[in-house]
Amino acid sequence: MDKRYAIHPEHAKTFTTEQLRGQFLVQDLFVPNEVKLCYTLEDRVVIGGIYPVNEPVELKGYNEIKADYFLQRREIGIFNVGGSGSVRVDGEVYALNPKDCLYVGLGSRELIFESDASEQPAKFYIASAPAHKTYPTQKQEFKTVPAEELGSPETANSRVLRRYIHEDGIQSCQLVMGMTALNAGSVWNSMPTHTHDRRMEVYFYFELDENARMFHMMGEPTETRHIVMKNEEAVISPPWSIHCGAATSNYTFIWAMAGENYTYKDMDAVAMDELR
Ligand SMILES: O=C[C@H](O)[C@@H](O)CC(=O)C(=O)O
Ligand SMILES: [Zn+2]
Repeated sequence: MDKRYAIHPEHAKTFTTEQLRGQFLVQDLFVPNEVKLCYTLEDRVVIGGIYPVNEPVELKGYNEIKADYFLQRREIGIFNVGGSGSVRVDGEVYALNPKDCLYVGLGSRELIFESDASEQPAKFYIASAPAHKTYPTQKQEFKTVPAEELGSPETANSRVLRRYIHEDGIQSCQLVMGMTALNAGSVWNSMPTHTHDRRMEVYFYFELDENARMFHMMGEPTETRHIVMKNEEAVISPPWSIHCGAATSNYTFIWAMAGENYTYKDMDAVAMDELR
């Protein structure tokens, strides 16, 4: 399990490109038949990739979180970003088609990930946060999740936002998760930008052409920096940081938040004039 510290904004200002990448960028999430995890001390969120190509893969407890099983003190949101597959939770099998999401609450012991076919393996992107009570395990299919149209082609940010785990959807202790898809020709996400000092956030970019690059923006509004990212990489946004980006073609991303509150719309908009 990779580990990242929480970073002070005064420290982040001084980082070189390599230091920024080392602290905030998460690469190589999908290794065949393995679990790859990154534990950030920003709100103690764990993100990761689970890629069962030709055998089932189990998510277990880890010494880093001193847990006998992964969900001993946590909850988890699981998105399938590959071919069809399933997750077995304490003997119950949940089929996950592409872009379906499964939430599993505190206390479930067994989490086994499997692909339906090794020629088109499932890819599971996960985000997990500490939890204080058990909310029921719940699946949200892509085809029935409400879709919200945002932006416009004129401003190159025409996109469709879908909330899966949130106040009016799948219930959780503190995890809020969803997916935003950029329409063809649009490249900007989350612009005008925002911060939310109450919650950290992680963006996981996928469906980005292998030769395309994402220029992800971060930093305090008056001290912006960028990180150049490839397909299927994630980036940690501390609560004080903006998080938005433009890529050289369209893409989809999964956003995950955890922290003080649970209100999706609690965002502090950043005026264009403030940005430096
Ligand atoms: O706090 C909310 C998150 O940053 C995202 O939901 C924003 C987003 O998906 C978008 O504007 O495209
Ligand atoms: Zn945000």
